[in-house]
Amino acid sequence: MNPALNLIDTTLEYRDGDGTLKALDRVNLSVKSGEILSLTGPSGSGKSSLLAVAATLIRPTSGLVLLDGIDATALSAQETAALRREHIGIIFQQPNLLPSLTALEQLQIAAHLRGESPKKSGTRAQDLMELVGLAGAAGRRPHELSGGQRQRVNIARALMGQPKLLLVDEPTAALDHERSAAVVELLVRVTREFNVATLMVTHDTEYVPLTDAEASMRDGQLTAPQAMAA
Ligand SMILES: Nc1ncnc2c1ncn2[C@@H]1O[C@H](COP(=O)(O)OP(=O)(O)OP(=O)(O)O)[C@@H](O)[C@H]1O
Repeated sequence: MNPALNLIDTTLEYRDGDGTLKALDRVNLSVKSGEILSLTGPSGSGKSSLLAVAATLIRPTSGLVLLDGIDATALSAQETAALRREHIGIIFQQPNLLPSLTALEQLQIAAHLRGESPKKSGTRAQDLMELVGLAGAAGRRPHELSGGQRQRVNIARALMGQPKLLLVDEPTAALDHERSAAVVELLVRVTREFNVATLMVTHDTEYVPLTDAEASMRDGQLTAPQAMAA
């Protein structure tokens, strides 16, 4: 079976004055369904660039970006957007929830934008709220939720699209210790339950042992993932 995400010799160059800067330097990485991988590394090492390329938001200068075996770099912009919609859930550091909508509605609008009928998406939205431990808070608006709860809504919303790949950018950056651990534990759980492949950028090395493996970036180069000791 093809890995959900497979980067092959992926290089991303930015213009830097008269020269170029390699934000990604022949990166090779695969993430399989049901696996959660931590991506660590110092500031400026290329983590966000890797997520953006994996999300098909930026096209690499060279190399391949395979999603379930489909090479996104060979597709048109329209085809790429469709592939992204089908395959990828993105969880940013800041949940970016709509202030006037309840937690449940944040999920329903995500489904609506994908063209799903409210009837079909309603049950799934409710199930997801329960899964992330927010069944009792489904009617609350973002300002009535804690930071940890907002991040849970963010995770549930990303799952509404039934993605095969979850790309997560610093999910614990704005949270205290207890809530951070709970959010990473939730990501591990949804990775298993939904058999999704998860790639999580984090600077909190404390939570890395909760995940399956760690790959580290430095100057655009990626180390081979090291499995966590059981
Ligand atoms: N749009 C851009 N144009 C030019 N250079 C860029 C651009 N985006 C990123 N870079 C450069 O590419 C390199 C990698 O940046 P990137 O943001 O991917 O690193 P990072 O590891 O995510 O850093 P941080 O942890 O601070 O977010 C850095 O040297 C950065 O300055």
